Amino acid sequence: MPKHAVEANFDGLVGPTHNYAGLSWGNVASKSNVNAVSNPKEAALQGLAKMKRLADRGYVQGVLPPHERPHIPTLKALGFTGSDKAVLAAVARENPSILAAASSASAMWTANAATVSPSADTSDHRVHFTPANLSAKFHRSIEHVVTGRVLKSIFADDAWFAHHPALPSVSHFGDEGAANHTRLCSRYGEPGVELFVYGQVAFNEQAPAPAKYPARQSLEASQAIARLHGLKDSHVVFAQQNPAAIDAGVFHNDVIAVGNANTLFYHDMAFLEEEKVLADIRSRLTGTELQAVRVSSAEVPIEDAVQSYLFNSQLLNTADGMLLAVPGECREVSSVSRYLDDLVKGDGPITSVEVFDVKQSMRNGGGPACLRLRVALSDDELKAMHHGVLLNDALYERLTTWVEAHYREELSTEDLADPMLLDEVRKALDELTGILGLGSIYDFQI
Ligand SMILES: N=C(N)NCCC[C@H](NC(=O)CCC(=O)O)C(=O)O
Repeated sequence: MPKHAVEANFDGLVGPTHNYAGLSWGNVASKSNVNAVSNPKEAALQGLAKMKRLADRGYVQGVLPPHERPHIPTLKALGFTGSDKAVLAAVARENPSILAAASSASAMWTANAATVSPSADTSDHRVHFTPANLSAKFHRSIEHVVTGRVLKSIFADDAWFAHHPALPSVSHFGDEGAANHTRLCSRYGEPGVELFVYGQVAFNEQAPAPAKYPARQSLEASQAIARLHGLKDSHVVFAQQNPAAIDAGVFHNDVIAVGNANTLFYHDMAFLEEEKVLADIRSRLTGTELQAVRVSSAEVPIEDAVQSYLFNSQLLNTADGMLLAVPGECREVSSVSRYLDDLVKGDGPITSVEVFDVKQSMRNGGGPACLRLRVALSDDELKAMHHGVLLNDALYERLTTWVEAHYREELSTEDLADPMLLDEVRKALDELTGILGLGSIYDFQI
């Protein structure tokens, strides 16, 4: 008997060091906003407002905490010595780029936190988690340790939940987590089809690959995760991302496609072999028909898709069709805005569109879908997880008050060397683990 299940969304709470350091070659927004002054307080409040709106509509909404940044243990591992203050002064003097990398609030994009396979798909009928090694970018490669701790602390009961360490941190097994993974199914509690999208075949130098920008996810990484999670071949599809899309700035598949339940919303340039991908999904999907909502390059050129982040939207079930939760930028790009108006007039599965303002995150290439990690949970699993991270009115109030108290309204890359910032961050995060009831998860607490 399939179990009743819901999709819970865990959004990353934006950290106090949110800034624009231009760290992500291949991510157009990150590069074009390099050295802009950020507003961490506004960023965190925008994220919380998105979570609150969705929680108010009845979706199960969770929060994942920011990581400790600047991360002094990373700097010490690179040979900077002495007190925390001395370490900051030395790295700021010798190599400010390393300081920026060790200070990024990039853990906010929790679509990259992990790959999650719901219990309906796995061989041992537990929910499986593998934190992403994010090995393509140094600033992100340091996330998986704390991400793993956080996930273990929230999903602690091993009768229901299984945790794997991140894959070997090298480009052959480059893994970007759920940003390159979509699950299609009839209902969340039924076995589904897990679609893994990769950018390169690491062990085959002759295979198609992007020419300009890096492919962050390898086929070998996706296959390893499918094995670790105990997914049957009959429930897995591996698809190569179109290298031309990566070269146009689509650094993750969730910048060009999003799936939910039986619906795949995607751009015609998303996949290298579009017809095969659809046929592979159709032949594995049970209990429903795939609804493929294809956006053509004639309707929305790929540059407009990248600029607006149309596909980095959340696709959510409603009582009456599906809701597409889009970033505000979609209304600023005329082809996309027109497309959205026509979309809801049609008779397809997407029946409503709502705009969310996450501009602070968007300037670093993170839209609504980047900010959330989806975890499909049966009623028993939902009961078994730690509830302190689930957003309700009281937690929303506490977190907004906490942000108001601890976050700066302006942060430039020069400010990252300020030792006061490190003290502010630690004080704030120490309080946060108390608010969320997570125990000691940060290195400075252990
Ligand atoms: N598509 C998804 N799921 N996530 C978006 C991640 C954006 C992130 N940007 C950054 O890391 C920029 C940081 C900076 O430049 O300061 C990245 O490129 O990995």
